[in-house]
Parts: sequence; C-alpha cells; structure tokens
Amino acid sequence: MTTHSVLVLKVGGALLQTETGMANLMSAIKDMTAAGQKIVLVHGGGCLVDEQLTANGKEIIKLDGLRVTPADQIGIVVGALAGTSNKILQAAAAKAGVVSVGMSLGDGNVVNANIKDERLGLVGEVTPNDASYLNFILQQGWLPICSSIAVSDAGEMLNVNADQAATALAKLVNGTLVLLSDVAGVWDANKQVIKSLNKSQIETLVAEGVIEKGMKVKVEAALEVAQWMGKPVLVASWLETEQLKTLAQGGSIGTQIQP
Ligand SMILES: Nc1ncnc2c1ncn2[C@@H]1O[C@H](COP(=O)(O)OP(=O)(O)O)[C@@H](O)[C@H]1O
Ligand SMILES: CC(=O)N[C@@H](CCC(=O)OP(=O)(O)O)C(=O)O
Repeated sequence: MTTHSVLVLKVGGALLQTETGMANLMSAIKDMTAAGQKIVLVHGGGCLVDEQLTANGKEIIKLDGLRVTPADQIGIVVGALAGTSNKILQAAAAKAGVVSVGMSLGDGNVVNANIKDERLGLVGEVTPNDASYLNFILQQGWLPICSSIAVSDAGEMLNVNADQAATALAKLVNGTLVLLSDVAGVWDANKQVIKSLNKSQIETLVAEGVIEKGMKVKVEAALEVAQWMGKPVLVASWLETEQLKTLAQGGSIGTQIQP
C-alpha cells in the first residue's frame, strides 16, 4: 500500500492580506484533508512585519532577501509572525471548518536553531530535529499552522525566513514541499513562467539577476529540498484558484524545481 506523503505548504505574507485568497486556500486544504492528505501549513508574513516595523519607527534592512533583525526589532517581528499572522490564518481555517493548531518552530523541539550569520542579527538557521509533535497533531486530523519564529538553545528568539522554515519541516516529515507565493511560478527574463528548472539553470538565472530577492531565497530553498529528497519541489501561486484545485487533485502546478 502506498501512503500519501505529508504535504508541506508554505504561503507568503501577501496571502494574509486577502480574505478570498485565504478562503480559497483553506477550502482546498479542507478538500485535501477530507481525501486523507496530511498537510502542514507554514507561513511567512514579511509584509506584516514591514508594517509593524514602520509603525514603530524602525528601519527595514534586507540582505540578499533576508531581513536584518537587530535586538530592538525581534519583539515586533515575533509579534507580527508568531502572533498576528499565525492567528489570522487560524481564523481563516476556523471559518472554513478546518481545525488547526497554531505553532512556531520553537515548539516541541521540531527543529534545532542557531544564529545564521552575525551580520543578520537575530536571524536563525534551522535543521530538522524531532517530528513527534507534528505527527501528533497530524494524527488527530488537525492542521498545524507554523510560523517561522524559532528559539535557540541559548534562549534567543530567532527570525527565520519562512521558505527556509518550510524546508526544515519538509525534511523533518520527509514530505512533499510546495512553496506558494503571489506569482504563478518562477519567471524568465520576459516574465513567462518556467515549467521546470534544474540547478545549473537556476545558477544562470540568479547570475543574470532574473531570479532575485525573495524568489532567490525561495528557489534556493526549493533546490536544497529537491536534492535532499530526490524529488521535485513546486513553486506556485495561492492567487490562482485553478492551481489550488489542480494541486488538490494531485497535479503539478507552477514551476518544478528538479533535484
Ligand atoms: N524570476 C522571478 N520570478 C518570479 N518572481 C520573482 C523573480 N525574481 C524576483 N521575484 C519576486 O519575488 C517575489 C516572491 O518572493 P517573496 O516576495 O519573498 O514571496 P513570498 O512572500 O510569497 O514568500 C515575487 O512577487 C517577485 O516580485
Ligand atoms: C529572516 C527573514 O527574512 N525572515 C522573514 C520571515 C517572514 C517571511 O519569510 O515572510 P514571507 O514568506 O512573506 O516573505 C521576515 O522577517 O520577513
């Protein structure tokens, strides 16, 4: 008997600003769960973090798509991601009749977390650790909704890029990773979605500056998981209901990042 692998869905922050986007996603999640598919939802919330930092008079600095997070910003980042963003998604899940558990990377020893690079401040790098907590939630038929806030052994709260958070959880549960963003897939220089990309094609497009910023982080996270698992990772859109329907039916959407 073949068992469905766990689907690890990552959604970017822009989703949280559209009620219909969230309703469509939760409806697709409900259908997939009813069909027996286990799902872990990992979320970002970069735009909510930007809003809160600005409202508090703080500067927004990014290095290669990652937010520089000094000590005087981490509280705001944690509030926006593990608080507001996480609860907005739980509310959308509840509205769709999906029972969820709000969590973060700091819960149940799911990952190990360390400071990634001193220049980035309180930004974390995470590796998979213990799947028991996630498996427990999944066994109940509940939807884990996980923010990308981690806690280090030294007791630091760390801000983790949400694509990298999803990477660690996909490895942890040996799942199928789908990175859903506000674009239909990875674009070429003419903004046409590329159906499939391998390592050398990605390197060329990054060197040419065609893949940049948040998409560079995303594609590199996707490639790492594809190579780790020996199977493709999808970069697609939550904006397009048709894509979500295809995904719910087990089809391929967006750009396939090949191992
Ligand atoms: N080659 C590319 N293809 C698609 N999007 C790209 C590309 N290069 C840069 N981007 C930008 O990356 C964004 C997606 O990354 P990001 O904003 O981090 O998404 P999310 O918040 O959903 O994780 C797109 O909205 C687009 O503006
Ligand atoms: C270190 C780092 O960059 N953390 C991200 C975490 C949120 C995120 O990744 O959100 P999106 O998926 O919406 O981009 C940030 O602070 O914006």
